[in-house]
Amino acid sequence: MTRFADIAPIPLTQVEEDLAAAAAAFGDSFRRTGFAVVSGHGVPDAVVADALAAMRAFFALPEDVKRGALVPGQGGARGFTPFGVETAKDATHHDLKEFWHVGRELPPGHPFEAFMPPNIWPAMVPEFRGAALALFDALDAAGRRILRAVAVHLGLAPDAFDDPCRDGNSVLRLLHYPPVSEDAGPIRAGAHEDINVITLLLGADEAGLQLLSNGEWLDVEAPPGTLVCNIGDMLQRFTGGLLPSTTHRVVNPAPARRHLPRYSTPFFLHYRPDYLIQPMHGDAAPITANDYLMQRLREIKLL
Ligand SMILES: O=C(O)CCC(=O)C(=O)O
Ligand SMILES: [Fe+2]
Repeated sequence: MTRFADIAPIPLTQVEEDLAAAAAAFGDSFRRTGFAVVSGHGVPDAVVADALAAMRAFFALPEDVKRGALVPGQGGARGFTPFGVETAKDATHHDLKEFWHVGRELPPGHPFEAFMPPNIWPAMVPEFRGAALALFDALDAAGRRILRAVAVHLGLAPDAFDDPCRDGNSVLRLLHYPPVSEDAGPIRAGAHEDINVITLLLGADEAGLQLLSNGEWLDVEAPPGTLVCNIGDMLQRFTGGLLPSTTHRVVNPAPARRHLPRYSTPFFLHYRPDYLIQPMHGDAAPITANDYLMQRLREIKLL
């Protein structure tokens, strides 16, 4: 019998209406659980629906067609990563998922081109590009608003994360968990922490997300239309653990729902690659965001 994590939704409009109240609400939620549930986030329903429709169209393509969008040697940073590759750190079994990664579109000649490869797009689904980029931009904007509340909670200026995250190496993960068989184990995506600054989770039409709290797995309940935000390792490191990067996983559904796929669209908000993460608390060594990312991607077998 699983229990729900006790996380009350916070309206993101509070960031503009009463930043001190938003800072207190997000600060309390993140400190207790590493997670927040966010309503009024400004990501239009139609943007989410269009992205989900494009994902359904792409993932329904034959495997060999999908593998045509595989870019070797860049850790799955862009395009398609097939079923059976990503394996949570220290896990013995791979996750039951395939996904497509969308990065930030940079103007030609941008200095971050060395760190952030260009996007690729599936020729078979022409609407994919527009739908994915619209969702990327909407989640990027929502994430930057959440970080204003986080900054104030930490005693920093409201815009403290603006420059570190400007042209950040963020990634939108369009994720498909195919239906599972009756004899599948309990785990859809193994226990892990996210590498980045914060993650925004939207579009999960099937339940299954759980967080680890004092040794107990709790279901994360997100009312329809809300998004789930969690702290990643880069912000945990920056805050010396004040804001925890909470372990989470996705579990398989009860037998009656195993014939259903699960889609979700986590947005991993990153610092710009050359940002030096110099912790405000704690004694972790300074490290650039890009060096930290490379180290962590090797651990999850994406590099
Ligand atoms: O599918 C989900 O809801 C969570 C996915 C996740 O935690 C991740 O991809 O890092
Ligand atoms: Fe995650």
